[in-house]
Amino acid sequence: MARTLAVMTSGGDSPGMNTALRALVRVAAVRGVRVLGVEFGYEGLMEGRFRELTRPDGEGGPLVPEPELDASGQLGGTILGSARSQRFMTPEGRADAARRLEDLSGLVVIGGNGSLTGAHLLARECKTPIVGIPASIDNDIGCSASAIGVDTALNTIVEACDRISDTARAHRRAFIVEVMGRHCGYLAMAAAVSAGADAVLFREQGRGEADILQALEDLVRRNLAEGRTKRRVLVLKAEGVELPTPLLVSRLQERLKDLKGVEARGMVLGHLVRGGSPTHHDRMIAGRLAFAAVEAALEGATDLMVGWQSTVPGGQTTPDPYVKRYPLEQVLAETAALLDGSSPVTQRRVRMMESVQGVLAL
Ligand SMILES: Nc1ncnc2c1ncn2[C@@H]1O[C@H](COP(=O)(O)OP(=O)(O)O)[C@@H](O)[C@H]1O
Ligand SMILES: O=P(O)(O)OC[C@H]1O[C@](O)(COP(=O)(O)O)[C@@H](O)[C@@H]1O
Repeated sequence: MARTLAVMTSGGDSPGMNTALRALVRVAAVRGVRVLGVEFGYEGLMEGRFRELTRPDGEGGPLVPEPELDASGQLGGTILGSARSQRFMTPEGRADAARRLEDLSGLVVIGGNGSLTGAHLLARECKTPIVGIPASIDNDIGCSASAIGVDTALNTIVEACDRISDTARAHRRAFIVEVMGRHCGYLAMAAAVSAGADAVLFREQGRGEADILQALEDLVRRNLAEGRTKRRVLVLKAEGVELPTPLLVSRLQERLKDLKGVEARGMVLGHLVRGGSPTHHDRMIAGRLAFAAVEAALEGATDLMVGWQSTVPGGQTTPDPYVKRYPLEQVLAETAALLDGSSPVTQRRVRMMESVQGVLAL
């Protein structure tokens, strides 16, 4: 009997999930492996919402991907749908999920750190091989230098900042642009560098409201005071900084009352940054990780994630020099360290941002 793999997308969607699906189904199909897509993440898995992603090409022909996968590989979002599921977090929910996997050769979970946490628990509670692929715009997943979607999100943010800068320069305005990343400031940090921002605010800095406001006031006064030639101030702010952007802007404006003609404005980019056609880089990562995930699952390897260009020690090499397999337990420990600041990766990011303070003027 032909082997069957299941695949799902879970948690916050990210551009490139569809590319990973397309690649995964192609790789499986050429190996004669049938693929079932699980609709709407763990919620769909518990309900047994499977759909065929492969079919025989004509009467008795070889297995090929369903036609919709081809064009959708270049689209953002996910054709399978995604979800956040409370019920899967209970042992009863996961037991339902495990029952749905009993006759399958493996499950590939494409998602962020929450989805990978769920995959780790499920892998321990069922016999079917479970393999994770990191996909999240936040770049908050351990053992992978980048997750699928990060590059596209950054390109969107930089383009948005460029556009905002056009109008900011026309009016000599200060703009505070908030980007997603509830626990991780990577998007704000990376975009600040490539958009030529004047400052960046992110949770990992651990700064209080008074400190932030004083620094922003100084920044605007220094740059936009009468007689100064600079025409815009751009500040990147990560969602994880507790002070809401509209409040930050109104408090800043209050402090700048005496500065004639100088205005501060805020812009929350929000979900805009999660959509859009994936970049080349995200498509390439998606393709190569999907390939490695199929290989791992078909070998019967389980409770692991395939990571991209990781510098984290350990992990198992694959024929692709940029891709390694890591046990999910290690991935989750690394992820926790990334978020609580104890990871050398986070410390390096924060150090780097501090070292460019002279350039980013805060
Ligand atoms: N600790 C956990 N135990 C079991 N399942 C979890 C756990 N954390 C997350 N999940 C599952 O993964 C889903 C997606 O996680 P979430 O954090 O929302 O998104 P992401 O995968 O993008 O980080 C959750 O809705 C839940 O079903
Ligand atoms: O779409 P939702 O449910 O509002 O979630 C928003 C969150 O999802 C993200 O876009 C992605 O986070 P996850 O990868 O953890 O799902 C965060 O940056 C953001 O805070």
